[in-house]
Amino acid sequence: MDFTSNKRPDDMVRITTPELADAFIEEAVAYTREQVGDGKVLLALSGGVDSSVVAALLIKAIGKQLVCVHVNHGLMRKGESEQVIEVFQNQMDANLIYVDATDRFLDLLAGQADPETKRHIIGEEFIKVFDEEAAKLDGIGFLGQGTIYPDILESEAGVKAHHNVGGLPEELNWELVEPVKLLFKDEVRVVGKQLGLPDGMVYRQPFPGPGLGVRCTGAITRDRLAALREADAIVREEIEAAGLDIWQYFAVVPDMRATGVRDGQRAYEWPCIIRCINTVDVMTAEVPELDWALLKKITDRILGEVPGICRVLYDLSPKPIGTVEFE
Ligand SMILES: Nc1ncnc2c1ncn2[C@@H]1O[C@H](COP(=O)(O)OP(=O)(O)OP(=O)(O)O)[C@@H](O)[C@H]1O
Repeated sequence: MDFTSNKRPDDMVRITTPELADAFIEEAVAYTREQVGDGKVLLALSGGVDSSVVAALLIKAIGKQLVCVHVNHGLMRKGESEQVIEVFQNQMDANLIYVDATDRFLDLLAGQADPETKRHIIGEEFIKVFDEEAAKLDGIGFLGQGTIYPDILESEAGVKAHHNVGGLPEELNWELVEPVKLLFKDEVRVVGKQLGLPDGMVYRQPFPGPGLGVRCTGAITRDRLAALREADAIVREEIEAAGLDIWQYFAVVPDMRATGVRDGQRAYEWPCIIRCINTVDVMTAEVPELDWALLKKITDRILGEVPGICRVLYDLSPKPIGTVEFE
């Protein structure tokens, strides 16, 4: 395989089996060792499939010459940053810099209700935090990236900018290390599994860059964000326990209140919206017909376990007109 090319050879065999994944891993490890020599690679590690697989591959290839930076912006799902630490620091013994930037992000976002402004603040602050961490390090010559083949196809088609973490590479002139850039997502998952990553990471459903920020609609408050994180964990847990194959399933806690009665007292709390969609091409999406007993179980758990939520709703809107995310 030619790791320097941005064009997937027409005759490249799709990686669908552990054997094919092993063969790819062996080639990628050999190429990366040659490319990096005794240099150091920096990688922004979100815990998503792409950057996690690149991290695991680079750990195998160059061990402690890789420095991973994980930024907890306070908008991660329940247990996600903890899993990054557990898998990469504890199990794989990686060089991991964990930055808890929760207060920085949530302070900046306080009172910001406009969705575009929120996205912008999160994106800009992420680059700032990553820049600051990079500036503290000596001798970095390479930037690892979880670019995959659809990113290359989309950037060539002008659909979106090339997959990267911001203005860093151009400024610093680092050479890119993109070992999975010719692979499709399903292949990246097979490789990740073969590298020993847990299923929860390898088969993780797509999660937006701004994290829970776009599901805690309007101006984010810490209490509503905490309620969203708990409710979202319950939705995921129950749908996974039911063994359903759904593309995306999550909770949204909008910036509004409704009345309820809790322990004989009037409660004025948030509703929680369950959002589930199935899609083939992400351009259109359908809402699966969830079993009533399952919806009731999720509802009972959220109402019983999550402080601040007094109603549970199921979003029936297909895309179009409704988008997958609320903001
Ligand atoms: N919280 C974070 N901490 C560290 N790096 C991050 C974080 N969020 C995003 N990144 C970096 O930015 C890249 C692009 O993020 P994006 O949210 O678009 O995810 P993606 O394209 O699905 O990739 P991944 O599967 O790795 O999350 C990630 O691959 C990762 O390198």
